[in-house]
Amino acid sequence: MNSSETICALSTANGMGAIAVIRVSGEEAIAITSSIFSKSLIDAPSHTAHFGTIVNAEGRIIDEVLINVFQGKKSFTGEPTTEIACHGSVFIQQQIIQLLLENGCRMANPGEFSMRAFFNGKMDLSQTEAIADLIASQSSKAHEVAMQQMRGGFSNELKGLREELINFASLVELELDFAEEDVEFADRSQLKALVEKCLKYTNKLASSFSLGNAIKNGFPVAFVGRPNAGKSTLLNGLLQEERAIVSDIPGTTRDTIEETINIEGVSFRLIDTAGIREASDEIERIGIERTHQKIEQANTVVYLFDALNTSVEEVNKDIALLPAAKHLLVVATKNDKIDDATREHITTNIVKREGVELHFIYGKDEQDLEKVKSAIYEISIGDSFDEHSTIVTNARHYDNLIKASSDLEKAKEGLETGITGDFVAMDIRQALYHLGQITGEISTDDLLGNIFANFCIGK
Ligand SMILES: Nc1nc2c(c(=O)[nH]1)N(C=O)[C@@H](CNc1ccc(C(=O)N[C@@H](CCC(=O)O)C(=O)O)cc1)CN2
Ligand SMILES: Nc1nc2c(ncn2[C@@H]2O[C@H](COP(=O)(O)OP(=O)(O)OP(=O)(O)O)[C@@H](O)[C@H]2O)c(=O)[nH]1
Ligand SMILES: [K+]
Ligand SMILES: [Mg+2]
Repeated sequence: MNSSETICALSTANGMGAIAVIRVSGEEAIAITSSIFSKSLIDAPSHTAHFGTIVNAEGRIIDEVLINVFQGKKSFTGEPTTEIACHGSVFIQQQIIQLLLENGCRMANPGEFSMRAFFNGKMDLSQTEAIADLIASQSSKAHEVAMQQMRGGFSNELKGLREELINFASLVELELDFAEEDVEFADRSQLKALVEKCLKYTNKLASSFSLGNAIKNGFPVAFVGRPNAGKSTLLNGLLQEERAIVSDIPGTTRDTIEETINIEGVSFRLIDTAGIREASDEIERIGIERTHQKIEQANTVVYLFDALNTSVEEVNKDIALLPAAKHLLVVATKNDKIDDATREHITTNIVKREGVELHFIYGKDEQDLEKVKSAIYEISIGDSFDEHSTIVTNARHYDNLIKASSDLEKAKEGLETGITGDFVAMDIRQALYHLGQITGEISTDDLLGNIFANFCIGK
């Protein structure tokens, strides 16, 4: 990357739209933009908008535009920037970009504007990554978590901890220079308390990742059960659309069907599966195998059974076979077909797992569907938002947190067993390295290349 070059790119979506924005950033941004504009912007105050025309080399007016000017370091990228808002024609966009290129710009790489913001100290790495999450966010919660991270979220806290750790590591290292004199600059009990505080923090952050990851990508919820249990009926009811084929023929659903719904601002990926039984043909066998895979991948399993035609023994047998680690919801369908005695019999004889709820539903009843929605939300998320004020959604951050935790654990052990300072210092330096990778105090070209390559052009 060469940050002395002035870059340009279309920052709005490709294709149609009433207005398009072309962004120009770099030392020459304002001069280059002025050279294709009907007015000079060189002395324009920062954060002002200017109306005029873009004219090509032959003097042809390409468009009437509005240009925003950002002077000095006062911009998103931390460089002189202009934003040309033109009409959304692809031809106009191409002409303007062409003119910018002819006058000294080059095309920006994906994420290069954000990369410059990072290098110019406008944001740290985790904040920059949050922008990509923000752009991709499709639910209220995903938006909230990305926004919190973009606005500093845990990077400020991490920075504070890093500074404290750096101070201590330096003191311990200083002792090494005075090895013969046997001095202790770093108070060991204070150091241990600090390491424990950091450890608690990194562990807490790391433990929020399963929630964070699901918020970002949607909670996978698998609907499973015997054929004709009413899985597809429930899926359709929740989606309010005839998405899956429903019939009284057992084995109707052969492949898995996946659709997203939003419950209380959180995305859930509902997965309807093939009913589990002894397969009668090869295709059904493959479908059932897929059901098992989906159960593995799911966060929450909704086990459905036909309350009229399934015995409690069969139900208990099925439930016992479901993986214990999953959140589980048990749903008895065809509640419209059973009497109080049957309901009573099922309720008392079902072997419930701890915390597992049983709901009776008629798959087409509005209220029952609302009940199932709330239950899915509760069982998948409950009050985990309250437990985690800061939520990690990024696998790269999670990875580094786990590594930092393990380094800190070693440092703690070392302090407890009175190991020599150089080892303790080494473990702390390792932890610092991993924490620094999250915020980008420590970064390599490879790492940055990977992160920014996933951005869209113009961002
Ligand atoms: N037109 C436009 N809209 C946009 C952006 C943009 O770059 N351009 N953004 C891009 O993502 C987001 C807003 N983010 C921005 C962040 C900083 C600055 C900026 O000018 N910062 C200066 C001045 C700050 C101030 O006055 O307080 C600075 O940091 O010095 C502008 C936009 C969303 N909307
Ligand atoms: N009365 C009543 N019928 C239901 C209810 N839920 C489902 N059905 C009926 O039960 C039959 C099977 O429903 P499906 O939704 O296809 O069942 P499934 O579990 O998806 O079945 P497979 O895909 O074959 O495994 C259909 O005829 C539905 O109309 C319910 O709550 N009450
Ligand atoms: K069916
Ligand atoms: Mg089905």
